[in-house]
Formats: sequence, structure tokens, C-alpha cells
Amino acid sequence: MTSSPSSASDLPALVLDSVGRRFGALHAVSDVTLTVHTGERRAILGPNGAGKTTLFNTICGDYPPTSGKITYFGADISQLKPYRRARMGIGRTYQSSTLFNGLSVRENLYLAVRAAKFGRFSLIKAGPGHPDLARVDALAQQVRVDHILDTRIDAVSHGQRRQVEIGMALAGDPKLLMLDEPAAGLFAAERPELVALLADLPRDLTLILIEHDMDVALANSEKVTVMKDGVIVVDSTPDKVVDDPVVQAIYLGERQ
Ligand SMILES: Nc1ncnc2c1ncn2[C@@H]1O[C@H](COP(=O)(O)OP(=O)(O)OP(=O)(O)O)[C@@H](O)[C@H]1O
Repeated sequence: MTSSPSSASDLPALVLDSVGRRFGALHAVSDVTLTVHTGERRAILGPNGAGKTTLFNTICGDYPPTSGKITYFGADISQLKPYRRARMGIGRTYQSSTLFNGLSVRENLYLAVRAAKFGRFSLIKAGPGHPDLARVDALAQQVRVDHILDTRIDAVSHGQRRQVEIGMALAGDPKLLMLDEPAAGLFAAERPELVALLADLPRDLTLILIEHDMDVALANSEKVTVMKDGVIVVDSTPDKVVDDPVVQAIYLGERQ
């Protein structure tokens, strides 16, 4: 019997094989090996400077790895440019805001929809009934900002800004979405909206989340990877991670 060629859905979304990233003598990420399955929700935790954002940067290509291999749905993307990885379906948000303050929520989402299509930002207006406008409406509903579409970005709450950023990252229809501390700076009252929004994302979307807030991280994850000093120190399920003495030492240590 011959085996059929594996389809994209059989393949893990992401395989990191001994990935490392140096900045001069500093090993920001060392020897990280992990597999993220299609549709998996994965949280990456760790103290400041653990290498979490650098790991994201190696995956999206902002800072390619200096060692090791990154495989995305079976393709070696280790040295591809960021725009090529984005076109292959890798979307992300950043810790710092990437929004256009003078523009409305609608215009920000519209820019992202057009950028995903044409590879550059363009505010050339689409006529009534244009599919790009329908796409903006759909994204706004998905990230729960459809009631503030005509409000300027600088007039909406911090939590809503985070939601718009996620909407913009979704504009390119990513297969892998990486969110860098989406709950950072949110009021406690804003967090349930974020948690619900993340829970409602399509199940075939693979989600990797860097998060300091344990509640947000654990609520949305099936697997948790804990990093410290550039290496993985714990890789397990949320219930095991909360009880892990290494994790407790890290988080209690942070609070001291
Ligand atoms: N572009 C860069 N050039 C030099 N060093 C860098 C660069 N980016 C990150 N680093 C260093 O790499 C280490 C890991 O940083 P990184 O931002 O990845 O950590 P992190 O876990 O995301 O931290 P935080 O939670 O504070 O965002 C730090 O020592 C940081 O100073």
C-alpha cells in the first residue's frame, strides 16, 4: 500500500529545532526546540528578558535565527524575509502600538486589509459595496469593535486598541497568529473581553501568545512554554505549569 502525500493539515504548524538567536555575545535565545500543532493554543511565559519576543522575532523573520531551523507547515522558513513569511500566513502583533493615531478604527482596519492584499499601506478609498469594506466590517465584528468603527484610534480605550491590533493582524488571514503581550496595560475589567475574543478565534487558527498575565495566558492555552535566560525551562499543560516549582520560583521571584 502506498501512503498518500501528507496534506498541510497533517503537518505541525510550527517546528523549532534547536533555534538560537545571538546579539553579539548575548545569547537571547538558545537551543529552543518545540512543536506547535495546527489549531493549538500555546502560551509563552517568562520573566523580563527571558527571550520571548526574540523567539517571536525569529519566527516572523524580524531577527532570523543565528542557529537552528524553523519549519512552518513543512517548509523551512529559517532564513526567509518577514514579508515572505507574512504571505505564507504568519501574522503577529507587537508589544508597542502599531496603530495610526490620526485615523479611525475603520481606517486602521482598512489599511491592514489593503496591506495584506497589496503588500503596502494605501488609503485609496474603495467604492461602496467593495469587498474590502465588507472585510473591514467582518474583522471589526470578530474583534468586537464594530460599535466604534468611526471613532478615532486615539479616542478609544487601551483595551479596544489592543483588539484593533489583533484585527489588523487577522486581516491577512493568518494560519499562525502570534500575539505579543495582548493584555499588557489592560485594566482588569478589559481582560474578559480579550479572553473571550481569543476563545472565539477559528479553531484551525494556530495561536501563540506571549503573556505575563497568568490568567489570560492559562485561560487560552492548551500548552504552556516557560522561558528563562533564553532557554525553555518548562513545557507542559496549564494545570501542571501552575504547580511547577520552577515556575513558582520565577513568578514569586518577580514579585519580590
Ligand atoms: N535587537 C536587539 N539587540 C540586542 N539585544 C537584544 C535585542 N533584542 C533583544 N535583546 C536582548 O535579548 C534579551 C531577551 O530580550 P527579549 O525582549 O526577547 O525578552 P522578553 O522575554 O521578550 O522580555 P520582556 O518580557 O521584557 O519583553 C534581552 O537581554 C534583550 O536586551
